[in-house]
Amino acid sequence: MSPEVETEALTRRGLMLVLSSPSGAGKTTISRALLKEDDNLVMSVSATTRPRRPGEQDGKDYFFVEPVDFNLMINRDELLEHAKVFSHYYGTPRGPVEDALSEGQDILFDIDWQGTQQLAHKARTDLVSVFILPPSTEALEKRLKTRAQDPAEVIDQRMSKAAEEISHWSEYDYVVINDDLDRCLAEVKAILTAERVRRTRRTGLIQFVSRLREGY
Ligand SMILES: Nc1ncnc2c1ncn2[C@@H]1O[C@H](COP(=O)(O)OP(=O)(O)OP(=O)(O)O)[C@@H](O)[C@H]1O
Ligand SMILES: Nc1nc2c(ncn2[C@@H]2O[C@H](COP(=O)(O)O)[C@@H](O)[C@H]2O)c(=O)[nH]1
Repeated sequence: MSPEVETEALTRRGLMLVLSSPSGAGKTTISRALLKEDDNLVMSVSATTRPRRPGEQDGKDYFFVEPVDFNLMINRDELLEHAKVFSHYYGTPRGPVEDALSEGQDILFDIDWQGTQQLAHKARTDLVSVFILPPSTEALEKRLKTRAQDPAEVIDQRMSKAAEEISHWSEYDYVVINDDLDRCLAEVKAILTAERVRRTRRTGLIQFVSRLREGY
């Protein structure tokens, strides 16, 4: 950083980067790649009542909870949004999101259209929503099968819900097609870079600009 640029000019509120897609289009893959390369991005770890997949870690991939505990979280207003997806409940714990935003840290969500609508209702100015489309129905099914983490009936259920999830594409700020993963990643990174310098998030600019003007 140039010593002439006061650090106050760089302060800003964090943003909520939401990725949604039909199951298997690549949200988890894209999220992992983004988090690996970006120190100012943290993942929102959801609570869910769905069973743990092989290799998934409690507290890292999800907080795996019983339905009774999920209901308690709702009743205590501990979830920023929640929804029933593919017969299970999923929700975003509120505390880590509020802390990240106020500390100027960006937070990444892998949530469905219902959750995105709730976030848009509660915090539109903090939200940047991206819908990920698969290149084709065949590619989507192949990805779900190749991932090999769900039984055949679960894959069928997810494929049968894909059209419904896709029908919400036009509610999103950006739409990216995950055909070539590197190109898709580059597009999501470009969105994040541009949204970080959006004027309305840059709380430090007011003082910086007024000091700059005093100098003329
Ligand atoms: N561009 C791509 N080309 C080929 N395969 C891909 C691509 N992106 C992701 N995949 C593969 O597709 C499978 C599904 O990806 P992933 O688990 O990231 O999807 P998801 O959207 O997070 O699914 P879910 O909503 O079910 O959690 C994985 O095996 C992943 O490696
Ligand atoms: N509304 C919310 N949707 C969520 C949340 N966490 C995950 N999800 C979505 O659920 C499906 C299935 O996920 P999977 O891990 O079982 O494959 C997928 O579309 C996720 O985006 C959440 O907290 N809220």
